Amino acid sequence: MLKRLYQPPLALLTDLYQLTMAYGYWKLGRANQQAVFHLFFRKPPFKGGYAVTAGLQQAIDYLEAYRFDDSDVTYLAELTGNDGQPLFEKAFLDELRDLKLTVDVDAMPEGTVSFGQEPMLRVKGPILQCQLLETPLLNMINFQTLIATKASRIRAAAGDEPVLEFGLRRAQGIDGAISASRAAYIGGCAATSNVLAGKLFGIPVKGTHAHSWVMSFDSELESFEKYAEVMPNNCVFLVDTYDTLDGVRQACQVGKQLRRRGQEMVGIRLDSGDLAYLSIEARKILDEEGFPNATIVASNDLDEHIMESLKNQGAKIAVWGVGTKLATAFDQPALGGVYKLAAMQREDGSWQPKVKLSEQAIKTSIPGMLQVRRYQTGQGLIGDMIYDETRGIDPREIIVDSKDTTRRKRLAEHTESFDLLTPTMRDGVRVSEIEPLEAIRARALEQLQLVHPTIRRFMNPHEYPVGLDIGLHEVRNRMIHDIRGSQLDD
Ligand SMILES: Nc1ncnc2c1ncn2[C@@H]1O[C@H](COP(=O)(O)OP(=O)(O)OP(=O)(O)O)[C@@H](O)[C@H]1O
Ligand SMILES: O=P(O)(O)OC[C@H]1O[C@H](OP(=O)(O)OP(=O)(O)O)[C@H](O)[C@@H]1O
Ligand SMILES: O=C(O)c1cccnc1
Repeated sequence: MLKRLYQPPLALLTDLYQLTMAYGYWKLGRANQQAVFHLFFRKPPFKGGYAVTAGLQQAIDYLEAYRFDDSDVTYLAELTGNDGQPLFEKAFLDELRDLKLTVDVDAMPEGTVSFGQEPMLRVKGPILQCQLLETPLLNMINFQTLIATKASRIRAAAGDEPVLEFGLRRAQGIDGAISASRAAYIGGCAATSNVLAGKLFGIPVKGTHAHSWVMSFDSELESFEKYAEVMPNNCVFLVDTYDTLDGVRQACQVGKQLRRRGQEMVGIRLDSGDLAYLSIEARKILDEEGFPNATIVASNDLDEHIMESLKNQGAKIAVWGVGTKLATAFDQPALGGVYKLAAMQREDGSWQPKVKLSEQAIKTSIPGMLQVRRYQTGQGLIGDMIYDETRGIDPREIIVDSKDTTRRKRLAEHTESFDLLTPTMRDGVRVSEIEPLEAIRARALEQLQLVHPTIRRFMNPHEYPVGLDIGLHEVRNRMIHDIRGSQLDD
């Protein structure tokens, strides 16, 4: 069922300019020239120090089903240019209709903790195909990575207490909500209120009740009693419809009735007011009334910063319901992931690295067929090296910061190291296992533990060492000098 969401013919889910370039490559007889593109972000989101990768599963589902059907081709045949003539020749459109992807994809498994500049995904194949895939791959991976990262921050603020994702009603449309629920679970949420996401992905679903339930009865007490009658095994009473602390007392009254019938009230939910004060006072009432195990759930425009502050204020919140600010990544609604050409194959089969210059150092691209080697000890991550697989790692095993080349780090003494980009598709066919969501979530949690707390902190985090293999750095420098030098010669 999940697959069906991403597997109708969705090849037109791309920007028109990908098709104009694809047409150009075809027209010039270059469509099948082999190319390498990398998908990466430059800076982690939320002014943070890391990201949690997500979205690969849907991206591969999409690629597996990639095709232009008759209606797509008919639509493209109707597009015209300035002169009213068709944009695309029929022979090109016929090729699109017959197109079967033959790309190789290497990617970081979902749930991998990733950092700026390093490829999360690499696509190798005919340039026409690689180009067409830029937009949909960015669409799927940017968003889920953003939400998984946000969720990991919110989970970090909650500490050991569970976070329930409540974002469906405020998320960006249907897929925005479904993808957000999935990514939020990868990032560490314990459950979602989104029942479809529960069914599609096997995410635990949880829910309380709304103010409308309370308001639909003549009194709050009656509403709790009736809820206890119909839902005796899931009683979290929303106590703030009229007077919060009165509401807590009424919940206790109904909790006692429930107990006499052999059931236990799960807890209460606070959804307004000063959540620190009210949770402390509510805790006192619950304890005094004989409900020390009753849980206090809190919701109301929470995010990691408010949660951190509430904890510092000694709030007695045991479960956090977080919706809008999680599912919409409220403070940074887009991850600026990009997809850049980095190498082209020559006629003799060798690879020619390609670089794009920029006035902004961070935007000068990294050429080559890139791989990421992670160095770590049992205690934690030490640094990531971006290297060119066709050249291998320079024996000096030094990384050079691409933004400030005077910053270098020797990684050789750290013996545990492994490549992060793993074979995912070969010749257009999935070669990696479809991972259970639980395994992906566990990877994220485990890897986050290996990231130094100074890199995970919300405020001005330490920068994790990511650099270019010194050999790659030297090649890149020469390429930049050659281009800049030839500009001077002109
Ligand atoms: N003790 C606290 N410290 C910091 N932030 C808090 C505290 N208590 C609540 N908040 C947060 O402050 C904001 C309160 O917003 P607001 O004043 O609109 O809530 P409210 O009084 O409950 O009103 P509404 O009924 O419109 O939600 C929410 O984001 C909430 O999570
Ligand atoms: O605050 P969020 O993090 O988005 O969590 C979800 C919110 O959705 C519900 O509110 P509702 O839709 O009834 O709106 P309201 O609380 O603003 O009245 C619930 O009571 C939460 O407050
Ligand atoms: O179950 C809840 O309490 C819930 C679900 C969605 C949004 N707000 C609250």
